[in-house]
Amino acid sequence: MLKVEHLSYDVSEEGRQSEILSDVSFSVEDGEMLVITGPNGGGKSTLAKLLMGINRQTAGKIYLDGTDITDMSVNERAKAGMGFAFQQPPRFKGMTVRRLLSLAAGTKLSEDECCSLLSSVGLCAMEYIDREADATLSGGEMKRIEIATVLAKKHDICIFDEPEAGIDLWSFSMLIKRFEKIHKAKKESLILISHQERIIQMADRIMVISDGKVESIGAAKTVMPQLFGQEAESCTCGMQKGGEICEAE
Ligand SMILES: Nc1ncnc2c1ncn2[C@@H]1O[C@H](COP(=O)(O)OP(=O)(O)OP(=O)(O)O)[C@@H](O)[C@H]1O
Repeated sequence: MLKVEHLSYDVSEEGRQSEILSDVSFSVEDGEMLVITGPNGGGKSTLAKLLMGINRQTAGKIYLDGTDITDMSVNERAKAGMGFAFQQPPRFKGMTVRRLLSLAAGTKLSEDECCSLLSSVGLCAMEYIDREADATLSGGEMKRIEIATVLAKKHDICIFDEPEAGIDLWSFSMLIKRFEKIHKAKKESLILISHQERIIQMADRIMVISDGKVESIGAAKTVMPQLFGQEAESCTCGMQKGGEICEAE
């Protein structure tokens, strides 16, 4: 179980202090899928980077299975069972996809194992396995390879920052199936940061982050209608949305 208590993150720009995240608290149960969504610039990726120890919080605590991991490095958190796929994956000049997958898995993977991982994210394994994971790969190709690196190892909790970004429809469907499979097995917790309705509707719970704060958190069936305005649009003329007066009533 991941527990986050009163997490805040400030940055200092030209002598001015600005608060990017403010007093964020939530937990993720074992085997749970939490989807984090909300407006652009709300603070979702910043939160993910704090969870993985890439950025350091100004205040607050993070616990993984009861252990305080707040001061642990990225490597220590990875060893403790956390996996992370960036919104914009880094490139690795001089490193083949095969080697990258083995490094991520923590053991030398066979060709079959590499192929199965690449296939699961919709990549033709033979075409990619010996390519370098560098700038010659397209954004969508690199994104899928990065997701495959997270899937290469069993984690207690995986965080995927906008896994849908730049991915074609066919690969996206495969990815959804893969997330559904992980979720069904209940052996790993998932935090998915996403704007995509198909991902949001898979969630057990949804957390909306806006303006650096938790705007709402709750069961998907409670938060989904708020997000997609189903209640407001229940009037046939649809004019109640946005607070306008409905003249049909
Ligand atoms: N180091 C930093 N210095 C200054 N501003 C920052 C810094 N890091 C993040 N921000 C700002 O904090 C806000 C939150 O950024 P973040 O990337 O977390 O948003 P997000 O919710 O992931 O957005 P999106 O949905 O567009 O991916 C943005 O306004 C961003 O410009």
